[in-house]
Amino acid sequence: SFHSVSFSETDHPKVLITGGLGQLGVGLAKLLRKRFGKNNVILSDIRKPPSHVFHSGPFIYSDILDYKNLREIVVNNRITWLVHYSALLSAVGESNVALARAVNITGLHNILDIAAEHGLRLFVPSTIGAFGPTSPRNPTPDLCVQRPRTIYGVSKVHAELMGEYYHHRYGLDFRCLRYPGIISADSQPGGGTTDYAVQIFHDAVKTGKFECNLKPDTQLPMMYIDDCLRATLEVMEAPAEILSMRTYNINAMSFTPEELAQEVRKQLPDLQMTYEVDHIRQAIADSWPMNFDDSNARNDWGWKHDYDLPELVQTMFNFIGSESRVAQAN
Ligand SMILES: NC(=O)c1ccc[n+]([C@@H]2O[C@H](COP(=O)([O-])OP(=O)(O)OC[C@H]3O[C@@H](n4cnc5c(N)ncnc54)[C@H](O)[C@@H]3O)[C@@H](O)[C@H]2O)c1
Ligand SMILES: C[C@@H](O)[C@H](N)C(=O)O
Repeated sequence: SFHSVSFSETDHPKVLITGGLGQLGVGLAKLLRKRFGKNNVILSDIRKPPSHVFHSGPFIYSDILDYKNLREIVVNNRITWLVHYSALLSAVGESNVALARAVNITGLHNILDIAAEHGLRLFVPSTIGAFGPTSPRNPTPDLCVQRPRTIYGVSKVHAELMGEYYHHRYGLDFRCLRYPGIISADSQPGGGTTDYAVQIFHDAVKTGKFECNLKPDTQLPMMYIDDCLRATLEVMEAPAEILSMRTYNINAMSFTPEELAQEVRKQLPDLQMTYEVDHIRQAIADSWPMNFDDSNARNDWGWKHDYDLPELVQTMFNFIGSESRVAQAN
């Protein structure tokens, strides 16, 4: 029913997306622009946008470590919703802990203060990585032990707790979803443990081979990007009174590299899969949920995923296949 709400010109939110040039931001901007109008959604990042992104709607430079710059953007553009996507993901975070701590923790403090100061609705994604080896892994509920062993996970637990604290203490309209590993065809992941589940499609189409950096039986929760972005819009539009919590697990499917390869072979029977385990990524994956319990999201605000494994694989092949046909024709 959220989809049927229509906004008049004046009550459209004015949205700022930080870290918008990563795997998820461009797709989210597209979805939100369709809903709220092109000029009501501003993408920002510290990187230079590719020309198709630059020409598809407003883009500005924003470093979340620069508080004054953030405040100027929020004030000058009369921002009402902030989607905070900037982060260093799990694997890159482990290779640069100081930067991950600055971006994921100090940056988040700037975002919380700006959002509280200007009465913004704030979305911050968390992750399956906010759980650790002492959490129940199969399934992992919303409320349980959270002792992650990565700087990424620690920073995301911190974000969940700080957002909820600002909500209770200052009335900040903080909303948070714990995303599974997200799979997308037209954007590249930014250095996470679940990246293999995107790379397999590109390598399979290009070379017929894939070398996986996780063990064949490593089971992790995953989701197709369209489901993830729709969930984000839905929780942002949900009336506050139906949210019994401010941080929810969301899920779609769980699979292992071996199970993904089997599904891929239905499209490409000759796929050759080999394993060269990356011990850092494997240790991270072994400490994460295998299945995610998202019953609170389903009960409270009607979360429902559209893509299971077969639809995901079919959709990825349709997209990547059509891209490679266009590339060959050129
Ligand atoms: N992709 C996933 O599978 C996944 C799963 C769970 C949660 N999430 C969360 O969703 C969010 C978006 O993820 P993503 O996959 O698009 O990440 P990504 O790594 O692809 O992109 C992150 C972006 O943040 C930007 N950034 C880095 N430092 C910055 C700074 N100082 N100021 C402003 N921007 C800066 C980077 O340039 C990059 O474009 C992240 O918070 C991530 O933790 C993602
Ligand atoms: C799971 C998620 O947070 C991200 N894709 C990572 O692997 O780090």
